[in-house]
Amino acid sequence: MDFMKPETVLNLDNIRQALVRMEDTIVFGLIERSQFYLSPSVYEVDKFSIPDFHGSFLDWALLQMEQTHSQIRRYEAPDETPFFPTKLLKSILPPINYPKVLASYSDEINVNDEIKEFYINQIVPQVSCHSGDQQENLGSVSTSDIESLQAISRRIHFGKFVAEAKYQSNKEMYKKLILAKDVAGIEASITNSAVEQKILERLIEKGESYGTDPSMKFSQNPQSKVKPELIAQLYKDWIIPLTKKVEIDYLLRRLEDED
Ligand SMILES: O=C(O)C(=O)C[C@]1(C(=O)O)C=C[C@@H](O)C=C1
Repeated sequence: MDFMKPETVLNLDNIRQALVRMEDTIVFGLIERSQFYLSPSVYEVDKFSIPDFHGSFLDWALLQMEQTHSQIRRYEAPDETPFFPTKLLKSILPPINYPKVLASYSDEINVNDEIKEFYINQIVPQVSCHSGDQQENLGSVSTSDIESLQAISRRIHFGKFVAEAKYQSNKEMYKKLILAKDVAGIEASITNSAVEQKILERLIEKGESYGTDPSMKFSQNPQSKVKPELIAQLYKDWIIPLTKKVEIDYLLRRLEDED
């Protein structure tokens, strides 16, 4: 996919290939996070006293990262969605004029608060290797969390491209569903159970091979660091449903924009 070439961005096969590649980043990210303790101190509000800041250490670290990355144009890219959209800084580099692919309101479709919530409350407790804190690793935990959160956010918000591609391929049907505010109908139209099933099966395979020391590949006792079934379950319960939510939220507003 090339964001300067809209025809490549709205091709559903290309979009799905990009989603498959993102699985690798997410699976590796979770395996990386699994070696660290749960580290509740990272998520506890005002655990550390940080001047002029109210929130968790993770929020503070993520905000610093987003402010720096906004200055190098990260959030101008249509496939990047910030966790703190109101606190970004002006880019030092000159703006890039990306061709318009998504609807004008697409930046307002942002489920990052929900992503952070399920990541902290569902994913971390299930993947981390040990309860409690390990003081010397709190910084590493936060960088690992930021990498996973950004990868998961990018994957879920890619639903905007999926939705736009589907809308373009069947405008008449979507216009009717949108005008009727038929959320169930929109959900049924964007759902492809065979694709979802394939994703879950592939994640089990990826979890098995990426979590295994390659030198132990043929041993009887592969040392998988995150249970592959758990990664598939997280996709089934959270990542795919939130991707669909992004698609539905995007489509429900699609007639605000002229074609
Ligand atoms: O590939 C699609 O068509 C999508 O809409 C993406 C996705 C997913 O999250 O991976 C979501 C809904 C579909 O049921 C299948 C897959």
